[in-house]
Amino acid sequence: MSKILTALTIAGTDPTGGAGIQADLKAFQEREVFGMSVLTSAVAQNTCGVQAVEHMKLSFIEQQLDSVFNDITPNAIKTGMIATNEMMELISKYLKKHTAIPYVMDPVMVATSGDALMEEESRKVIRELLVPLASVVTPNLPEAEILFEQKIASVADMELAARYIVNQLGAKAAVIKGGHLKADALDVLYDGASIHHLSAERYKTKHTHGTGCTFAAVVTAELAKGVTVLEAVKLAKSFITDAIHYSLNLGNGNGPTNHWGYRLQGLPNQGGQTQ
Ligand SMILES: Nc1ncnc2c1ncn2[C@@H]1O[C@H](COP(=O)(O)OP(=O)(O)O)[C@@H](O)[C@H]1O
Ligand SMILES: Cc1ncc(COP(=O)(O)OP(=O)(O)O)c(N)n1
Repeated sequence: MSKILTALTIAGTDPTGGAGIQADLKAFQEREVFGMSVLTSAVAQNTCGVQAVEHMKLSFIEQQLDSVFNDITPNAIKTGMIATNEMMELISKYLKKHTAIPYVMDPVMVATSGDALMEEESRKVIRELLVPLASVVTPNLPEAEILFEQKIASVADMELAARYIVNQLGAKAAVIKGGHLKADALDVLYDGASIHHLSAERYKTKHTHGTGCTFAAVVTAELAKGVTVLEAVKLAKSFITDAIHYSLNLGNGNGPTNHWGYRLQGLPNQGGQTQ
């Protein structure tokens, strides 16, 4: 009998299901890895933006971590929304006890809607506490500029930022996501040995809510299977490209990506998706 693989996401919620823990669990499931979740913040949000945020008590986050690790050791871990310095300190202590487990750090700072998901003062702390523990860090362009502390205006700058996150900040790998570029959707990976460009057609759609979470969750699921970071990122790129191609025209704002999009590949859109 084959081994049951598991992945843990430590993140905030999206009650409309497009981003955060809900997106992560859907992505894990699609990649046939059993998903587990520890809640950091409950976020009242939808396709239009964030309405309110309630942080979990630190002691309760710790209890949830204990509940998971005392029973099922995950094959890979992902972090998403970690809003405060105190949460970062707690989670970093926990991760340090489990350094053999691949760890994907999605440095969620601001939602596409413009709403802040991390306290501004914590941007420095995440660099110091969580980035050095990561098997791979997955910033979008604005997040990469904050980690790199410089503007990123070209593909060459994306390469420099990826190298900086590895060589100066201590992550094992970094992929700078180019969803916010104007041209093709080009992501730049530095895996500690080489730079890799992963490019895909840019789909003209506003329904990209949850792309970053889904991409990083697929990387996590693949790392749980024991593949290399390069293989995991390539798979995630293909998965997210289909998820955006078949994105869902749901809600009144930016609809979610389609977690079963890769299963529709080669089929016509199923009604009202990509705009
Ligand atoms: N319109 C698009 N068409 C194709 N791929 C896209 C599009 N927007 C984002 N992507 C891809 O989706 C992934 C997430 O990127 P990005 O949008 O930058 O992250 P975030 O959601 O964290 O801001 C990346 O692989 C990026 O290249
Ligand atoms: C709880 C929570 N975590 C992360 C995000 C950000 O999601 P992301 O996939 O980066 O993309 P957008 O939703 O911002 O387009 C979130 N919104 N909520």
